Amino acid sequence: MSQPPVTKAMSPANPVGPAYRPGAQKPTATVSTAIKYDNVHILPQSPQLIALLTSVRIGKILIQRDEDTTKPRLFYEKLPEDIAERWVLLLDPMFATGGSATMAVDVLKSKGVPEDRILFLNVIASPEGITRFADRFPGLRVVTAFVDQCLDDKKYVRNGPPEQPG
Ligand SMILES: O=P(O)(O)OC[C@H]1O[C@H](OP(=O)(O)OP(=O)(O)O)[C@H](O)[C@@H]1O
Ligand SMILES: O=c1cc[nH]c(=O)[nH]1
Repeated sequence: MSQPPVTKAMSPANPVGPAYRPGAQKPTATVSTAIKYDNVHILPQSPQLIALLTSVRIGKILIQRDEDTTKPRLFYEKLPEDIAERWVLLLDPMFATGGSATMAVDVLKSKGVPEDRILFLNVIASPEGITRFADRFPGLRVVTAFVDQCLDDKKYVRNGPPEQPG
């Protein structure tokens, strides 16, 4: 399979996408329930596309960041048996210290997934997390929507979603 069209986010000095400016931008999305068919592009239903979509497998890794130490703890993982032969999209909306994502990538690598076949898809990243990740996994690509200014005093991304109870 050829390389997917993604860009490397390798350094906080050269982030991909707009840097987050508090007060100036908020990461919002609007999803309309009223579909205007004129604007919908239906992909051709080629056998190749259907085969691609139905071949996707979902794996799970449960990692929780300890709120006091900020260190991640691995609780559970269940991954496709043939994961070493696949491209992996690693999904987590928040990328703060990078500890949780690093642990997840270590799990994937321990299953034989090469670094350059992992794409980490993320919503808000900290410069600290990106730097740490890029040093440790130079072959791995990160695709993010926002690069925050810096971590706060709890080592949280500053503009993350409000904390949920529970
Ligand atoms: O880059 P890090 O410093 O490791 O922090 C980022 C992690 O923290 C958040 O999860 P958290 O463990 O807080 O779980 P929860 O919010 O789903 O309870 C987030 O979803 C990441 O997994
Ligand atoms: O930035 C972070 C990291 C962990 N948990 C959060 O709620 N925010």
